[in-house]
Amino acid sequence: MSLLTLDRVSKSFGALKVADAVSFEVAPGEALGIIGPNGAGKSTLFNLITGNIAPNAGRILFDGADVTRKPPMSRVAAGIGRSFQIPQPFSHLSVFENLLVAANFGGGHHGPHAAALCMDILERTGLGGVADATSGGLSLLQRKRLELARAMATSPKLILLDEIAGGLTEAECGALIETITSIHAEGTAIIWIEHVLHALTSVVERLMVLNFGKMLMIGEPDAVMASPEVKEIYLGIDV
Ligand SMILES: Nc1ncnc2c1ncn2[C@@H]1O[C@H](COP(=O)(O)OP(=O)(O)OP(=O)(O)O)[C@@H](O)[C@H]1O
Repeated sequence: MSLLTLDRVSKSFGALKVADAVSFEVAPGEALGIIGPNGAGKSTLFNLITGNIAPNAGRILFDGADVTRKPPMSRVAAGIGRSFQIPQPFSHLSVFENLLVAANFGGGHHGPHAAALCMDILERTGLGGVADATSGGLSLLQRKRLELARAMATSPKLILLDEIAGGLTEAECGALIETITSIHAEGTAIIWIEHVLHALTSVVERLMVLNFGKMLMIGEPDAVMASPEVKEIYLGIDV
């Protein structure tokens, strides 16, 4: 059984088709990477999955239910968590408080249980030492970790990661990969949009290529990257 199914999902902004009959499935616990040139429609695909935008056609199924017309909050409650390309913490709150907000409102966790859950997630995401720090003062790596932690605080079955490795040094990127790998190993499914290809392929089992809103290819990462069509799209781009 698949955890997430997109069935011929299409979306246009005026004359611009940003999702063109996209169909794919993600199995429970699977990690899928998404690559594609700027403007290919990758973030739009996430917005369709989270319910932030509605498709013009097609269906989205999650965990056995049709969520195509469901609002974002009910999809979070169903188990779809998300990190954003640009970290968006409440900068005046502490790291712990930021997580508690996500656990309360996104995950429906309350009281001592929510606090214990948040402390556990902070440890697992490498933020245990800065729980009481104001999130506005965090380094870029810590802010990326907090994005990951906030997505996890909603107890997701599926986490959507949007360019979480961008802007990090090699060492920082390696540290973040370790954390993402451990979350994946615990059984959480992941869909990860990323331009840092080596980070992506060190975690995902399958890779999808989007171009002009169309799914060009999906499959085992090495096979996808070896395809002449994919090579042509990335010609001259250091991936
Ligand atoms: N709300 C919107 N209204 C109109 N056009 C939009 C809207 N959101 C996105 N677009 C356009 O849709 C196209 C796809 O955008 P999207 O952000 O999904 O691409 P992307 O693959 O994530 O790109 P990047 O790698 O640069 O983040 C772009 O041409 C963008 O300008």
